[in-house]
Amino acid sequence: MKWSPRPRVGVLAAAMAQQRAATRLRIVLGHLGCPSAGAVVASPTSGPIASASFHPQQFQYTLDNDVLSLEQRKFYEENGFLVIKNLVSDADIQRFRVEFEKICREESKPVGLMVMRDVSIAKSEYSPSEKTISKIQDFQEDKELFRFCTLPEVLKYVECFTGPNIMAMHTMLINKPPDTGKKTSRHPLHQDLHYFPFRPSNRIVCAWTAMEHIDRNNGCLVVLPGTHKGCLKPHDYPQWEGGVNAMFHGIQDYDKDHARVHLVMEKGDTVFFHPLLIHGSGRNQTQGFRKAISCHFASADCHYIDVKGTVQENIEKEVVGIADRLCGTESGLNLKDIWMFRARLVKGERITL
Ligand SMILES: CCCC(=O)SCCNC(=O)CCNC(=O)[C@H](O)C(C)(C)COP(=O)(O)OP(=O)(O)OC[C@H]1O[C@@H](n2cnc3c(N)ncnc32)[C@H](O)[C@@H]1OP(=O)(O)O
Ligand SMILES: Nc1ncnc2c1ncn2[C@@H]1O[C@H](COP(=O)(O)OP(=O)(O)OP(=O)(O)O)[C@@H](O)[C@H]1O
Ligand SMILES: O=C(O)CCC(=O)C(=O)O
Ligand SMILES: [Fe+2]
Ligand SMILES: [Mg+2]
Repeated sequence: MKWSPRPRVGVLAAAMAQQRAATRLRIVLGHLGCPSAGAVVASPTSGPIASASFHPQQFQYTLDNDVLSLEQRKFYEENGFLVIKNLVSDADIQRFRVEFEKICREESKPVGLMVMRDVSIAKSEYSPSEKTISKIQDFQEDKELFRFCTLPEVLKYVECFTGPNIMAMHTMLINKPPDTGKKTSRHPLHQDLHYFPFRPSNRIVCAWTAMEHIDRNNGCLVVLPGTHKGCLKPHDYPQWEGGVNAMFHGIQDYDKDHARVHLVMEKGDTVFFHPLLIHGSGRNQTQGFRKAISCHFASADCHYIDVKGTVQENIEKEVVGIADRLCGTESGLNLKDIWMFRARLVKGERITL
């Protein structure tokens, strides 16, 4: 922000008061997951501020550093995602595969890991194998898999969104199974912020790396460019005839005419995306298990929020319900406690998260 030369004291004081009010508004709207408020230039009380004395920030979704080109930065600001080709090596991806297979064979049992089967086989007899596990999450205690979250080539980009103090908040390896015909392999359109009780959203980013060639046939990511500029929308289970996986909440009222981009990616390509970006993934129409590994990172100076009374209340209830079932009792935990347990520092200093 620039001040006009030698402002009169009264003007300066008024401008500072306006700035404080705008900051308060920004904080309030930030809690609602509404980052577009970051560009507030109009005073909430007394009309617009003269543009000569108050310049809106040009960028709000990315931070100043030398990693992103101006073009890449503008692309993320505008679209809410950025694909970096060939970022993670084949050798690293092979190690993640090997460890995933060990977990599937139950030769490795990392503490805290959640194992998910597709809902179409959830109630059937099975022996754990690469063909029955559709997703693992919370692998923060698995040394091999957690290496993904510490790779310098990944963190270099993450820092453009989070700044230097970086927490790994949420980890997943998705093994999208061949669709059984019930279309349950789809992931409905959603915003990841729905699951997160921390803010501000602009300091959160997902890194999602393709572990093989991924296109529309095996269920690539689908994104609605620019939707990161909107607010957090209410999420619930879609009404799908064939059933929906536990916790696969979707947005009910997204704009059906909004442009969709199918992200075709090669092994090692990584997409960084904003937690308000509406995205999902389609059916896997091949016989292979489509693999991707991901981590949601946040700035260590993000803060937790209480989601009671907000659109996120339903997910808190469900997640706490699962925690209670796992503990075999009423755990007394809330969404914030659950996230604090799994959060891990990967760079810099642990602050508020
Ligand atoms: C950026 C964030 C984005 C996200 O977080 S997206 C959502 C990600 N979250 C997840 O993937 C985690 C969801 N999965 C889980 O929590 C667990 O896998 C889940 C569903 C609780 C099951 O865990 P377990 O307790 O190990 O499994 P279980 O075999 O004992 O089953 C318990 C009851 O759950 C049912 N179940 C299992 N997998 C399911 C599924 N995929 N969809 C719907 N229901 C499912 C299962 O049938 C059983 O039901 P019942 O109690 O017998 O009636
Ligand atoms: N009825 C629906 N309600 C909510 N989300 C849906 C619905 N149908 C599809 N989706 C989701 O919309 C996204 C895009 O679907 P789209 O049909 O464009 O692609 P796809 O399913 O990957 O490709 P294809 O149609 O070629 O199989 C996916 O995330 C999918 O899960
Ligand atoms: O299908 C995928 O890999 C994307 C899953 C996803 O968006 C999520 O779990 O939040
Ligand atoms: Fe997601
Ligand atoms: Mg489709």
